[in-house]
Amino acid sequence: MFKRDVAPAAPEPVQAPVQEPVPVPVPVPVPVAAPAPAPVPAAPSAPAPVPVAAPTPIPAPVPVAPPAAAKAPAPVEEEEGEIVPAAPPAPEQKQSWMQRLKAGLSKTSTNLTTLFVGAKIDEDLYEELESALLVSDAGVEATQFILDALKKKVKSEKLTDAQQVKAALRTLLIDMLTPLQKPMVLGRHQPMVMMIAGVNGAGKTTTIGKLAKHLQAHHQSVLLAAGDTFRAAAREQLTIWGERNNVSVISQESGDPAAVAFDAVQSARARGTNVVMIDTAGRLPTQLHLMEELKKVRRVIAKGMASAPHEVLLIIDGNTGQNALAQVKAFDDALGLTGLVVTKLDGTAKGGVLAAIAKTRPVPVYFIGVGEKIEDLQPFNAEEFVDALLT
Ligand SMILES: Nc1nc2c(ncn2[C@@H]2O[C@H](COP(=O)(O)OP(=O)(O)OP(=O)(O)O)[C@@H](O)[C@H]2O)c(=O)[nH]1
Repeated sequence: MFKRDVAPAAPEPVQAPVQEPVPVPVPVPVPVAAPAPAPVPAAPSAPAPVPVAAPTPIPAPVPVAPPAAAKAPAPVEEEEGEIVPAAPPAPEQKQSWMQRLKAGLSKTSTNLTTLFVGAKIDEDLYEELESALLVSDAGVEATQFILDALKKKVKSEKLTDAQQVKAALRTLLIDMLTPLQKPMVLGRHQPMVMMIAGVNGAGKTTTIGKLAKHLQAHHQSVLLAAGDTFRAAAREQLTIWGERNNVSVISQESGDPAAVAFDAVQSARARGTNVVMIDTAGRLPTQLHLMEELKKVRRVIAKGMASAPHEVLLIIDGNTGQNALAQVKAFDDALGLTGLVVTKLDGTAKGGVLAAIAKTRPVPVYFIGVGEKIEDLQPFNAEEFVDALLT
C-alpha cells in the first residue's frame, strides 16, 4: 500500500559538489521513452546527458490508495494525521488474488486447519500446533510465543471448543503480524530514491518491474537504474520491464554499480522524476566483499542526495524458509532496511517466516508477491494473510 503526503515534496536542494570524486563512467543510456529535448546538467562527476522520460510534474495532492486494495474501504491514518480514504477493491481482482495466496499457502493452511477439526483442547492439540508452526517456518521463538499466548488466552477466556481456539489463534496471529503492515509513503522526497537488494533470484528485478507499474498508477514518474553491472541478462531484464512500463532505464555495460546509482539519482533530480528504483546484483549475506559493495552503493547514493536512499528494500523469496530471517537480519545490519517484499508466495511457500520476522526483526512488509504478473504484487495485509493460512 502507498500513502501519499498531502503536500507534494519540493525538490530537495542540489548537493554541493562532492568532496570525494565519485567515479562515474559514462553511462550507456537505454532510451525507452522518447528522449527529452533538454540536456541534463552535468553532475559533479559529469555523466553524459542521459535521455530519460520527459519530466512528469508532481501531481496535485490526491487521495491515493492501492489500485486493488485488499481490505474493504476504510480510512487510513496518515502519519501526519491526514486521512486518506482507501479505494474499494476491484472484487474480481481481490478474489483471484486471495485464491492464489491461499493456494500458495495451502500446505500450511491444511496443517493448521485440520488439527482443529473435532479436536479436544489438550496437550496433544498444542503439540500438533507446535509441529505445524515449526514446519511452517515460524521458527522456535515465534512458535513458543504463539503457543504461550494461546494457552493464556484459552485459560483467561475459558475456551472449551477447538473452533474457539482456532479463532483465538487467528486473532493472535493478526495481532502479531499487523505491526509489519505499513504503507510505503510517497511524495516526501523529490525524487524518492529506492534501493533494492536481495539474494540471487529472490525476485528483485521482477518486483521492480511490478512496483514501477504500481507507482505509475499513483501518478509517480519512475526511473530505473540497472545496478547489477555483473550480469548482462539482469540489465536486459530490467530494460524489458522499462519498456513494458514506458520508463527509462539507466544502464552501463560494466563498471561500478555505485556509479550507476549515483548517475540515476542525478538524472532523476535533473528531470524532476518522482521515484528512482535502483536494482542491485544478487548476493548472499555471507559474501562479505559483496555486502561491502552494497554499503558503498548506499553511501554513494547519499553523496548524490543527502537524504537518500529513502527506502532500502530487501526482496525475499517466500520459499527460503527460515533462511529468509537470516537474510533480513544480515541485510538490515548492513544497510538499515526500511521495508521488505516477500515474493513467490504462490509456490511451495509456508508463510510462517513472517511470524518469525515479526517476532525477531520486525521490518515492515510493504508488498507480497504471488506470481510473475504485474497484478500479482499487492500490499501486505495481515488479516488477509492470516485468513489465507487458517481457512
Ligand atoms: N512464481 C513466482 N515467480 C516469481 C515471483 N517473483 C519473481 N518470480 C520469478 O523468479 C525468477 C527470478 O526473478 P528475478 O526478478 O530475476 O530475481 P532477481 O532477484 O532479480 O535475480 P538475480 O538478478 O539473479 O539476483 C524469475 O523467473 C521471476 O519471474 C513470484 O512472486 N512468484
